[in-house]
Amino acid sequence: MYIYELPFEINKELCRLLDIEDYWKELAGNQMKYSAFDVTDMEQTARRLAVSPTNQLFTRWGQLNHRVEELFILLYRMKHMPALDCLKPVVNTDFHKLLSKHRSSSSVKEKNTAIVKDNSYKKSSQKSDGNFGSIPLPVMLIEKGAHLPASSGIQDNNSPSPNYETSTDISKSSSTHGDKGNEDDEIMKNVSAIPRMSYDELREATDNWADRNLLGRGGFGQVFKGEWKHLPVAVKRLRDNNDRNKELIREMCLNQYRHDNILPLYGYSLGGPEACLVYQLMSGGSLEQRLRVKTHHPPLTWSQRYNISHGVARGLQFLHNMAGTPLIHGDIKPANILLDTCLMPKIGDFGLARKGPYGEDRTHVKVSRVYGTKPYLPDEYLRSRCLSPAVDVYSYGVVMVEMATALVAIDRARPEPLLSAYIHHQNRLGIDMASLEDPVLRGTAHSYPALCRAFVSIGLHCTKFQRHERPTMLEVYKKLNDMDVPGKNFMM
Ligand SMILES: Nc1ncnc2c1ncn2[C@@H]1O[C@H](COP(=O)(O)OP(=O)(O)OP(=O)(O)O)[C@@H](O)[C@H]1O
Repeated sequence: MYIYELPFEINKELCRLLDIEDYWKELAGNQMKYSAFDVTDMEQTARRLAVSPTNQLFTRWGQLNHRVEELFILLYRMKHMPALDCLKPVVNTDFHKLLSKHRSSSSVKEKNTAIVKDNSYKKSSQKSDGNFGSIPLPVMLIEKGAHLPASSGIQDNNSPSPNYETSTDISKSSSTHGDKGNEDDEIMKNVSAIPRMSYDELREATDNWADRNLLGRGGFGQVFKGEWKHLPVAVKRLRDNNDRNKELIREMCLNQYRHDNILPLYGYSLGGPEACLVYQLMSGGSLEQRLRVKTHHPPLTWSQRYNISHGVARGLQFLHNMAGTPLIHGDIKPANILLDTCLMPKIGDFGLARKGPYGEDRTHVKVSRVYGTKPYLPDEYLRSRCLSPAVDVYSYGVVMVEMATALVAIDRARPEPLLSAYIHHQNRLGIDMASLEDPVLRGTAHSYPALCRAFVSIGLHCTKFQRHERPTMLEVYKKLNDMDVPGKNFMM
């Protein structure tokens, strides 16, 4: 469950508990790592709107798609028993172990320090009816040295040193911490079903990160070909092992959905010198490579282009229309469309995926930061931080034009550097879009002017300036389905 899905009564009670004595500030600053500036900003906004500052915090943090289990872990670190009790009904039962463990350890402290027990705290706070001054402190910050699941993606401030995770280290850590390591791993298993792999295994799988196995480089690190337990894999080795990467991996594990057109994440590795993500190996490379790089492969035919556009639309409409809230990929571009040996496309790189608007009356969410690749992003997202499935639709539109023309998404030598602006400009001039067909096909026996026009027409529709004028991915998918293209059933 996401933070923004918290039932009203639980949210209200949590706000009440954490507003007391400004515990929300400790949660925001020490645990969630918001800056003092952000905390003051939230406090002032809450005051201006006459709402709970905790609620402000949850709204902001919730926009980053955090889950109740994460909040539970942070409150566990704060030892805020009443808040943990309040959240208990909505977290997986495996997390309850943390609560009972903490309750037993804190009860010893409670005797020594004469701090009231959580139940009496609860009762007295209920009685106080808004008069927080008389409420005894909850049991907090009394037990140092509690460790979090190393793989929870949340930094454990109490950890004495980096926890290197290799096959041998795992056994070491379980002997040092007894059952705790296993228990923590169990907890992570319930957050995500994606298996954790050891760094040493992955080093071996890629033959010690051999250059000949290098598949490509991206903003986050390098991707290597490898064989893991006789399975061909692509290992993305992230540049370092910082908290941002841990967070990224956690997000990716949680955002992993199974679909023919979504690149499967086989596993992850945390705790080694670099964090790694392990994917299915896509031996057809990326659409980017197939459109631009001179490889031994022949140019993509129109029916292959059609099948790729169809598969990507299918994957995206799935993400946008899953039960509950849509998942917005946020970085659709040819480099993130991977092709298997039959050129079946799979959407990869969910590092920037975020949950979209929820509830019938919501059309978008306002995000605090914009991520992604600029030439593929619409104005409302870049300028107003307005995130909706229409962001992916726009990016998809740019990709459609790229597939038809092989023009790049941004080219400063063009009168309109952005491809989306350029193609709309050409359209206004009344240019026949078939004249922009990919030069490797244009004028050859493989040329298909009508399909080129159809691709650009979808591209124009998807990249409309006003997001409500763009089609949904489902509409695009249906439109593609209805097209009569030779060879279209090849991969459907
Ligand atoms: N599963 C895979 N199978 C085969 N090749 C892959 C796979 N994943 C990535 N690659 C190759 O590695 C390259 C780099 O991928 P990566 O996801 O790191 O970066 P990117 O998407 O190009 O850029 P960025 O992540 O900065 O947006 C890709 O362009 C592709 O050629």
